[in-house]
Amino acid sequence: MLIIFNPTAGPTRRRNMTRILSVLLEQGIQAELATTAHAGHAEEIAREAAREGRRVVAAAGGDGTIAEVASGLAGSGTALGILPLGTVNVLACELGIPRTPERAAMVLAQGRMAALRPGMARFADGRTRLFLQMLGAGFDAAVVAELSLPLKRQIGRGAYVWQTVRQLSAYRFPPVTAWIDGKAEVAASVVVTKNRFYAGRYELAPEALPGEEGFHVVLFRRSGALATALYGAALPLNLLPRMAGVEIRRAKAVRLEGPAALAQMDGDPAGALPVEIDDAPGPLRVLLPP
Ligand SMILES: Nc1ncnc2c1ncn2[C@@H]1O[C@H](COP(=O)(O)OP(=O)(O)OP(=O)(O)O)[C@@H](O)[C@H]1O
Repeated sequence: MLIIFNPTAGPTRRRNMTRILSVLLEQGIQAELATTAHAGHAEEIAREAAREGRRVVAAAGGDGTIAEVASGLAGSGTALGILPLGTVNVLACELGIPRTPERAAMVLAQGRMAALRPGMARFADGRTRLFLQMLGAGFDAAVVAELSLPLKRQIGRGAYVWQTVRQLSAYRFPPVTAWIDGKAEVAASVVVTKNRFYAGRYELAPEALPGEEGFHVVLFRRSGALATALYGAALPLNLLPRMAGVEIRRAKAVRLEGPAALAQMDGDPAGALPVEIDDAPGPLRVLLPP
């Protein structure tokens, strides 16, 4: 087993990594550790490990690092292990992976194999990237794009709340057009998701199931600061899917367009629209709790 570790969040994350390695040793697993040196490195290391035929490559970090490792493993038989050491860890919430380091390590030691179906995004400049959770276009992408990393390191998920409040007055709400299996819908923001949850254990698409093909497309029809603030307030109350102006569609393929809109994937900035979204060609094996 190889573990790809993003060490940038500081000493607590390193301590958690040490705890994970000692649990694995107790379980008789001698894992090799590879530390990332820059953004994109996790994907490169994972791709090489898959080429070497590793059985399991685990990602230790936040959702962004996990998405990079998944991209590197795409199309191979190597399974993804998930060690959630990030700020929010939405994928771990979604898949029921414990967030205490020791218990997450036990999933690597004793978990069962399952298959996820990642989404694949194709951008106009030719870039192709996988996502395990969602691609957001519009307001949430603007929040992620402007998020201060030092502030996130200092106050954790509060940094997202702070940046959301700032964007409420700064964001201009350019319309986003979503072509959902060929039919156009216009909204202020759109989230194309595999996930039931969003930003934590908060419901966004209540009927989404891990491993399913296709997407749930969440359309936020209302634009402007007031409507967006209400959507934000409804999220932690698990009321967002039932809010006026929120509509959810099923889709096999989606194209998002919008002259001034950005995209985020699995919580990290992903670039500008337009983007074409499909299922990745094959499933991704993943270790889940027994
Ligand atoms: N050594 C590194 N130096 C700089 N950036 C890195 C490094 N390793 C990974 N990254 C980048 O940092 C991004 C964010 O990292 P990651 O998702 O692990 O955690 P986070 O920002 O701490 O947590 P969260 O995503 O939960 O808020 C990743 O998408 C990755 O591209």
